[in-house]
Amino acid sequence: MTMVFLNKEIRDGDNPDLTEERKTATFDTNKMAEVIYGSEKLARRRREISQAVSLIPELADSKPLPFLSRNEKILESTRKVTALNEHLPRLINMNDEDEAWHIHSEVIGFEGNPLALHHSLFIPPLVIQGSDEQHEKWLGRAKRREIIGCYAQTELGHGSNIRKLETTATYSLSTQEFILHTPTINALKWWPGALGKSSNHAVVVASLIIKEQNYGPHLFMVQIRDEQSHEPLPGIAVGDIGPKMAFNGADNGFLGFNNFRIPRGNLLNRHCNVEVDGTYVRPPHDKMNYAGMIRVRSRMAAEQGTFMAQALTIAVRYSAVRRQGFLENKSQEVKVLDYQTQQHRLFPAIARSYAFIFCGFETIQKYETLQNEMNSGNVSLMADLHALTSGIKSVVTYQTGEGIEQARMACGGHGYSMASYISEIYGCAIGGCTYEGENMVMLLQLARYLVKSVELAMRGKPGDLGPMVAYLAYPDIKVDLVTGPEAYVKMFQHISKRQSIKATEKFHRKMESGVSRDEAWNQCAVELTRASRLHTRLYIIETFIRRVDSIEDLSIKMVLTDLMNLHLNYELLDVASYALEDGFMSSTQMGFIKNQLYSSLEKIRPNAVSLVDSFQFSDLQLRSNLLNFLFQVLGRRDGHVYQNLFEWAKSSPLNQTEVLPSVTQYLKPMMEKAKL
Ligand SMILES: CCCCCCCCCCCCCCCCCCCC(=O)SCCNC(=O)CCNC(=O)[C@H](O)C(C)(C)COP(=O)(O)OP(=O)(O)OC[C@H]1O[C@@H](n2cnc3c(N)ncnc32)[C@H](O)[C@@H]1OP(=O)(O)O
Ligand SMILES: Cc1cc2nc3c(=O)[nH]c(=O)nc-3n(C[C@H](O)[C@H](O)[C@H](O)COP(=O)(O)OP(=O)(O)OC[C@H]3O[C@@H](n4cnc5c(N)ncnc54)[C@H](O)[C@@H]3O)c2cc1C
Repeated sequence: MTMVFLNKEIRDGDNPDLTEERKTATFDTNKMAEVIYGSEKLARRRREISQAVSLIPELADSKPLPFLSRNEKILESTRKVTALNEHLPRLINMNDEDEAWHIHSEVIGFEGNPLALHHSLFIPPLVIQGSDEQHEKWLGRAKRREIIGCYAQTELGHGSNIRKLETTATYSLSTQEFILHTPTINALKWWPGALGKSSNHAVVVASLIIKEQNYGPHLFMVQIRDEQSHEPLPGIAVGDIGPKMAFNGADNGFLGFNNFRIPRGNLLNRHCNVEVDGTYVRPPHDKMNYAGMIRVRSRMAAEQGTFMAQALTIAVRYSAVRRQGFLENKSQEVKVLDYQTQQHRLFPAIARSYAFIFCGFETIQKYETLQNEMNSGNVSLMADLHALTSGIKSVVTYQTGEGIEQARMACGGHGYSMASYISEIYGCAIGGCTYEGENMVMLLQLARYLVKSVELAMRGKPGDLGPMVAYLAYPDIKVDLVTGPEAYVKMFQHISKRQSIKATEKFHRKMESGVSRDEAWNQCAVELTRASRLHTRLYIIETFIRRVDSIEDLSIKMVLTDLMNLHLNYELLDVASYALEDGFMSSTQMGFIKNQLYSSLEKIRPNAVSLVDSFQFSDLQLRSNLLNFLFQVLGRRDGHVYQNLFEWAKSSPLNQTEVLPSVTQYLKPMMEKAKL
């Protein structure tokens, strides 16, 4: 039975420790979900979709994935995604990307599947870079899933430096075709998700060559497998790159071309073109072909925020039912969530999840504005958004990795078991530090922008600074943190500005001493990446404050203010040395920040479980359901972890027989031999 108690859903038969937590919350988790996901409708739709999915047994895992071989994992993820395909039109609005993302992550989880990149990396570049005629030819087929595609950019020898990609697309004047070629082993495409065994099409990034001139990376639509037999087409070598740290339900692949010909019309040519006579028509921005990457990066804050939120939901719920050790009362052990160290481990990460999701939605909107502007020929926003998303992508993926790892440790031994599901989430999330631009490389992209901005400010042209970096020209006026969030922002601005200026000055000094520009840059790179991180963390703080300011519901605003204060104090404490160094922050202020942090932990404690419940991840999504007693179990909403852990262990294939061949073949003979 389910009853609503103080606006909170309490279920009969739940672990009483979790029920107690839900009763102490000061807010309604449905209302919080509306704030997290942006509207009542979006939050409600997520619940409706989860509810509908839970009633379709074929969409649940038929076996626990950690017990499966790689082939079995791919078979299982493919079974689920194709079963889902049948149900999709009934379950979601097919034109709504958020609903599609939600239902796929619910059903498929983190292990990956052959269609995961079809929607996020194959269709978007086709939409962004393809002409209307090309949309007509391929987009409908792709959307209907008549063809399956991937995005093939990275090569064995080059990923970060895409100007040096070696795959060539040479224009043949005589046949009006492009000839795709892989000149060396290093030039093999390597890594693209779903390329290895599943896709029959790929958006391939290759260096465009016309009359021996290299025009740099361009995007081409390439059919790689026969649509009937699924065999690779002649001139194509394609396969799987083997097991990875995670995503083992997906077939990341390699791809090589042997003078493989495609029609001239397969160059995605909305913004650039090669005419019949070989004349190259330039795009309106040099980096137009990189626009798809800005799109993916702009989605990463919200994505990573929800990855971390899933790990935290598991860890916080478990911490509320795990009892170990004593505080004052020696007759009952305490919930580990009552330890200050446990709270310090988990609550700042909860705050970051909220911060990343809020920042993420703002960034996605910024990208949508950019996309609309680009469609009408205005590319002036590209540089700003490239810089911003480069920083956000790098900071959130790193901090998400930290947060998930804390969640794992917070679950003690059971966190290390795959029954927790945390290792799978971790493996997937930290891939984000590498994919879509290695973090250091992307931080250095933002640093270019910061250095230029500092140079403008130094040249007395603060009016030329965009709103994102206007603070680089602000005067240094000391602040009193007691006055609230704005003072924290000013303190952070001072820290970020000082680091950007320090790094720029060092860079200038190096060049003045005769070191070349590139070498000087490299000798300052650590300082430059520090500036980028600080700038990005400041931006995330500002978006958090903006979001909380915009909330009208008082009970929600109060708890989010507690969370925001925790975030402000935690972030500032982490970078305080920068402000202590030049005396901008006093040691008294430092003491104030610590005390505020500890008091925030206490304030959040009664709301901790409801703060993670508010993300409204279903047990299926956390792989914690036991529809057929086979799934990971630690983050269950009902909190019954122990008996389900036991069921999980019993379902291990190793336990299907009492005596394993490893014993009969090796251990027994060894022991027998020792007796002689
Ligand atoms: C519906 C179904 C849903 C299913 C859900 C299932 C849920 C499960 C959850 C699992 C989800 C996980 C998903 C995993 C997805 C994995 C996807 C991975 C995809 C990839 O990794 S694709 C490959 C990405 N590769 C990269 O990112 C490469 C990085 N390198 C670069 O981008 C460039 O090389 C770099 C670093 C930008 C340099 O480029 P270069 O051309 O050399 O430019 P310069 O450095 O010289 O700079 C010159 C100048 O250009 C400016 N610039 C650079 N880039 C841009 C840009 N994009 N826009 C605007 N301007 C740009 C730069 O700032 C410089 O400007 P200056 O003014 O300073 O000169
Ligand atoms: C899970 C996963 C999925 C992926 N999916 C796809 C996909 O679908 N399609 C696709 O095309 N690719 C994909 N990739 C590839 C991915 O985009 C690249 O691996 C990534 O861009 C990093 O490039 P790299 O491997 O060349 O790293 P490298 O550049 O070789 O990085 C190695 C080290 O060198 C450092 N480094 C490199 N250049 C610089 C520099 N200029 N300054 C300072 N340090 C530097 C890096 O910081 C890093 O520490 C995927 C990768 C992963 C892990």
